[in-house]
Amino acid sequence: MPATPAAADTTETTETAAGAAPAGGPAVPAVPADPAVPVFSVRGLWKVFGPGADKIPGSAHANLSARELRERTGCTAAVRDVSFDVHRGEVFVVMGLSGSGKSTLVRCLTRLIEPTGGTLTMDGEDVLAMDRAHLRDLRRHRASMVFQHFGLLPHRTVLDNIAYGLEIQGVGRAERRARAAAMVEKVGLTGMEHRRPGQLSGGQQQRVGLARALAVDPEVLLFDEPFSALDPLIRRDMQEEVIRLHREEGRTMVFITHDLNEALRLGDRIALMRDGRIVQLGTPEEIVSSPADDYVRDFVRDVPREQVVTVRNAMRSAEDGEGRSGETVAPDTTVAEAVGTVARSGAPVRVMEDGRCLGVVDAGCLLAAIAGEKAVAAR
Ligand SMILES: Nc1ncnc2c1ncn2[C@@H]1O[C@H](COP(=O)(O)OP(=O)(O)OP(=O)(O)O)[C@@H](O)[C@H]1O
Repeated sequence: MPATPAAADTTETTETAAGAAPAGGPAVPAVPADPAVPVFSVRGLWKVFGPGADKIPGSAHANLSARELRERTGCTAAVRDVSFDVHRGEVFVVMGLSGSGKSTLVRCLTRLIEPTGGTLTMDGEDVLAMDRAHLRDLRRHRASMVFQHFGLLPHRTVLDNIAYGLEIQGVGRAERRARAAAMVEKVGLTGMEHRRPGQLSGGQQQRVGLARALAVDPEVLLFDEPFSALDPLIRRDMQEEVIRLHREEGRTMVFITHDLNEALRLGDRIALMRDGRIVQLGTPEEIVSSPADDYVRDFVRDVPREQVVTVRNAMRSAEDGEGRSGETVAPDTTVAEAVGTVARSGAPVRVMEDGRCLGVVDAGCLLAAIAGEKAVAAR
């Protein structure tokens, strides 16, 4: 799907998440969000493109394959009956092959694309009931989008590009330049403030895009394949940057990618999409160690399991005093990380949580986990 939001759909607004509309609109509610309420809560969401789209959800056509639906109705169901929550502070990855519906789904979250059916809340507020002013406010202050093609303004300096979202919000010049300058440092662009985008590498341009999204201090950052145009080394750099920012700030992030390694590296949870549906939603470890079906199994076949599976899922029960002494590891230690400890200790290593021994791992357990076999029941 094109990376700029204006090209996709007649129902799509022309305003980007950074905000292309004139300043104004309602003030941001100052009430802090309740940590127990999901940032986004999505139930039975549909997006159908084509003639009579709104008649498809709930109809006899709803379960047709993509091809049959197109042939019989001329419609494409880009998102089909999707339900999930995005929890506060998590990195929620939407992954799937090209055309599986990732971009459409994420654009529905802020109604850059209008959903055809279902319900959608942000911080418990009904997004589908919001009027234009309220929606604009949501996109300017609460949910910033970072696109693959940066969307930078070519004649403005790095600093002014970063300050752009604040300008749209109506923030005064001195304050927005000060906030933009702080973001320059945060994303590692110090010394480049006065360059124009054309004088930057792709990775540096993406840092400007990231800084611009961060400058408005949104509650959630939405990334649409932001790094897919970057070469592998710079891409890795940018992934590290996102991980670092997330660690430092704990900001909620929704991240689209078609790259499994990127999804596994960044995601606290991953929603794996196929033909508009979520075929599995889980932690990287759940997806790799318990694929929901053959499609997912095929998807994760080449993943180095030892780097994803943790000892919590590789351990066995402690026997005959094994739980009382010896080396220890935490339950979220990966199998790869535990190999050294097990090799050094020459004895089963205890998996400890809050002073309690949950089980033990030895060489056999670790090898079984790498081979994809289930651990012997522990605890
Ligand atoms: N404006 C539109 N009109 C008709 N069909 C559309 C439109 N936008 C997207 N689609 C279709 O919806 C489906 C999902 O598209 P979408 O762009 O969401 O997938 P994606 O997983 O993000 O793909 P990619 O990784 O290639 O960007 C595709 O079949 C696409 O052709």
